Amino acid sequence: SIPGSEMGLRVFDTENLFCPYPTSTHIEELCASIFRSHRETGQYCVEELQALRWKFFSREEVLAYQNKSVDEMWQHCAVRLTDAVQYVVEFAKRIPGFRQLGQNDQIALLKSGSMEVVLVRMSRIFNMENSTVFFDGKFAGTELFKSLACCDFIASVFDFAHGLCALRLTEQQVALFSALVLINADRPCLEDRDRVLRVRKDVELALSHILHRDNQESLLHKLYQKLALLKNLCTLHIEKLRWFRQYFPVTVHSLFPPLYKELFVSDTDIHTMVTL
Ligand SMILES: CNS(=O)(=O)c1ccc(CNC(=O)c2cnc(OC)c3c2cnn3-c2ccc(F)cc2)cc1
Repeated sequence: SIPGSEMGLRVFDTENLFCPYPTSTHIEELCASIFRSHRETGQYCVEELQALRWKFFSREEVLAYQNKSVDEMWQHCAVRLTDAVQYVVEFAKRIPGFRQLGQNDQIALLKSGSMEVVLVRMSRIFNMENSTVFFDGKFAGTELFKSLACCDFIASVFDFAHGLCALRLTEQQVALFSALVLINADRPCLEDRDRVLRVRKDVELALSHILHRDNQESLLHKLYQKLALLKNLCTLHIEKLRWFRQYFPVTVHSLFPPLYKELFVSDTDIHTMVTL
């Protein structure tokens, strides 16, 4: 029986008190944990990126990229994109509640959300003064990607990065927005939608908590508007990949990273991610 109940006084053992709603300490712990996961899984910290802002590609280096064949440049970018996605997979695994989801749901969320989080993170490596993005160790403009033959997609990627960069999000806001992008109960092929929704609700509370603390609640609807842009960008990425794969099936099959194929090439079965 509960101690103290014999005197008619019911003293709750607070350690075991089940609380049906997340307490503020639970949300604050969630904010801190997601921020830590983001910091631990960024390829570069903000200071390093600041120090690299003066590093540009020379005319000759840009020409070297532009002289690559379409399939060579696609393969090069697929490798770079997979590098960035790997860090996002690691970030996801460290979000409280993500590892408790079913394996298939974790994979479904990463298949549909990892590219979106890479695009959110691109706002950290974007230089608004000259519209360049950090790629392959230096800052590059859209012209560097010309040989991909996807100028509209690249232009949209840069526009999105520019728009998100303009919101001047703090690292903690980027971290929570990234978690919000990933933990989406509306994604296709989810087996236990309710469980994803419970984690999502906590992440939404955490983001609102942070924006309220930063006195920037006005950012919330702007961030939700970005979610629709992200979805369109990822649809465009898959369309371009389908177009490319029609002309270079062997390159995709034999030279693209396995993780890239599992995530973005629909009929590939999942192996790499399970081990990740
Ligand atoms: C994740 N941590 S981080 O610190 O934010 C961080 C993140 C990334 C990088 C290094 N940059 C990239 O990986 C990168 C930059 N820009 C790109 O495109 C503009 C990239 C990148 C990787 N793939 N793509 C790409 C995607 C689609 C496409 F059609 C062509 C290229 C450094 C640091």
